[in-house]
Amino acid sequence: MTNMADALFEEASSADEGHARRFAARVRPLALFFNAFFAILFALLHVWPLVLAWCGALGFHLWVAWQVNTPGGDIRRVLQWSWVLIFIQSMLAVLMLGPAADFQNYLLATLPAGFQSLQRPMLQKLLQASVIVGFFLACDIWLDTDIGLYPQPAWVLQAFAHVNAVGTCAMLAGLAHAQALTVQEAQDSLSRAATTDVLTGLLNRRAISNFAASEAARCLRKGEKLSFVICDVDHFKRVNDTWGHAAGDKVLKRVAAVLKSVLRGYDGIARWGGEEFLIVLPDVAPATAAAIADRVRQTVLGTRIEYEDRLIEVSMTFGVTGREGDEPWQTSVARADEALYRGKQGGRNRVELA
Ligand SMILES: Nc1nc2c(ncn2[C@@H]2O[C@H](COP(=O)(O)OP(=O)(O)OP(=O)(O)O)[C@@H](O)[C@H]2O)c(=O)[nH]1
Repeated sequence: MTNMADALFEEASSADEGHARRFAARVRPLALFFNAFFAILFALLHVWPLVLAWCGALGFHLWVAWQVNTPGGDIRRVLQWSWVLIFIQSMLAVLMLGPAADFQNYLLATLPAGFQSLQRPMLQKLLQASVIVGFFLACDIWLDTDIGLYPQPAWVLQAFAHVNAVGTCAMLAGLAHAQALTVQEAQDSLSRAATTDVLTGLLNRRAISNFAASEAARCLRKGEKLSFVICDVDHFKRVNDTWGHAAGDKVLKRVAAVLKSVLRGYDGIARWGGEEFLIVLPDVAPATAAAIADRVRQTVLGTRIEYEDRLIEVSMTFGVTGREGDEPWQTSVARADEALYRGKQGGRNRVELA
């Protein structure tokens, strides 16, 4: 039980890590562009501490871009440092140019990111928000009096204020968009995980049940045939016992690959359980389904599966049936299962049509 919980946690955190990586990769162009843009502007104005800080930030973002493509490393921690950097940069710019240039706006733009993590304690979030809002309000109060260590003409400060208004909006919009894409990806991968068999990549039992139910309704409406094939690897226990469980897993993956290659894209193919597969063939008559099953049988029989320095050969037995009238699809599957059983009894490596 503990192992399972550990495995689930590991899977969840590696998924989080993947999302964090994609998120970091998405916002990187924006970060590189803004930092390079401001570094040039500050150099033109001879505000050298800011040139240094922005060049340092550029280096940091280039390093992050490299980290994103490097396996390992805690990208989530790197992302946290990105926010700290924006925080420091904003404060430094206010100190050098004064609050009239509106660099404090970027502090407010970090607020959504600060509150995003569900792991961070609320107290920490509120503390961070208080510092940001406090600093922002202080800037607003001293707007007219504080001119910064590198005083600039009014038109330069005005221009900065305009650029920063656009920059803050772009930053918020870019982050919201990157976040929306990341959430969408998370949803997609969750729904894939809920419908896919982890080992073979085929549909799982729940997904094929939904597919069978909707195809049963559709075929009935359209007056089309619907066939079911249940197939099972022969003497699979022997494969496990002789070569080990990992070899058995490899055999299942190769069988799944054969099923995918022989069948059509709109057929439903699932791992029904253990070494058993269920195939749902819309718009296919039982006799044709039996011929298709036999093609799969021959392909599996002709497949040599390499495992370490050995070649494993397996055969499969198939039970085939067509849906009769408007019977529930489960009844058809049960009939295909009985046909499979007869095929096993009859000597295996065959197709039995019910
Ligand atoms: N490697 C591996 N083995 C599995 C998996 N799921 C089920 N099995 C094994 O599949 C074997 C099924 O054995 P049996 O039901 O006796 O069937 P069989 O040996 O294939 O014999 P017949 O079906 O009668 O030809 C068992 O040993 C299970 O442990 C899996 O995901 N991976």
